Amino acid sequence: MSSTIRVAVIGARGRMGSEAVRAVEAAGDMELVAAVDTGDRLEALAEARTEVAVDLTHPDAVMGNLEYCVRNGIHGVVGTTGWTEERLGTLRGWLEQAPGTGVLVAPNFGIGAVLTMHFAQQAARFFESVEVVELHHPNKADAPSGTAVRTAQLIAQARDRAGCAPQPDATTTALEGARGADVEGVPVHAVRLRGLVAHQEVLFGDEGEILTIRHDSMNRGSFMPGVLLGIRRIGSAPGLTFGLENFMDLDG
Ligand SMILES: NC(=O)C1=CN([C@@H]2O[C@H](COP(=O)(O)OP(=O)(O)OC[C@H]3O[C@@H](n4cnc5c(N)ncnc54)[C@H](O)[C@@H]3O)[C@@H](O)[C@H]2O)C=CC1
Ligand SMILES: O=C(O)C1=N[C@H](C(=O)O)C[C@H](O)C1
Repeated sequence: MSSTIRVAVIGARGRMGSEAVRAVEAAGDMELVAAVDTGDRLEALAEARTEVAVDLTHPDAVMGNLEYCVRNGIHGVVGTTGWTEERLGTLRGWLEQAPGTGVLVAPNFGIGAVLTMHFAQQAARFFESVEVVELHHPNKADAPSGTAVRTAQLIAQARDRAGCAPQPDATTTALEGARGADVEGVPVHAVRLRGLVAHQEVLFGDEGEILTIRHDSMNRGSFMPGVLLGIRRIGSAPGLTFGLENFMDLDG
């Protein structure tokens, strides 16, 4: 890499993309060399000799953008949601053909959100019941949030490792959806409300006690330290990195 990192933002006119443009422009060790959105040519990235592309677009768009980046040896820092095992497998396949190129897929760039997932994993085996509630602005592209799905998966894996029994739930649901979505046995509920940005509660319960882990992103500036960390680190992390925690020393 050169002394300043040459960065492009894809989805540059969106809520997150416009914030990322400002953050990159303000970072002394980065240079914004391309800012593209719907209707712009992706070729602008290679023409501008982009080293790292930040994708903050839409689940329908992200795979095409990443295929272009990886095939052109451009590292990716991805906040866009919509990740499935199948998509991750496809991305790994592209990366195998591009040795030295790295992509970070971060379900959440918020440091507090990453810590929420970490703490939730630690708590998971100590409580009989657990539910995840995510709360977002009503313009959000998808539900449940990528963060909530990841949180529930990590909790389920931790409980599985500890040999926990499935959580009891004797409820009969009169209306479909009343108990939320089932992510590997963990109920996940999505609230969409004007005035909200991005919030999540993980509720653990057992006889006589409740533990609630709550994180609030009050504005999109909250995600930018994580975006910049990803840009700084991805050039020395070839292959697929899933989760910003891989670039943080959580036990330090
Ligand atoms: N990982 C994280 O920490 C965060 C992730 N997100 C995710 O980032 C994504 C974007 O969120 P917002 O900024 O709120 O959405 P938004 O709708 O405000 O912005 C998306 C932008 O991408 C553009 N776009 C769509 N398709 C494109 C394409 N093919 N090429 C170039 N640009 C394209 C749109 O025109 C729009 O300007 C969502 O998937 C959201 O869930 C949002 C906040 C934090
Ligand atoms: O669309 C959003 O706003 C957010 N999307 C991400 C997600 O789905 O987890 C991250 C954060 O929750 C904000």
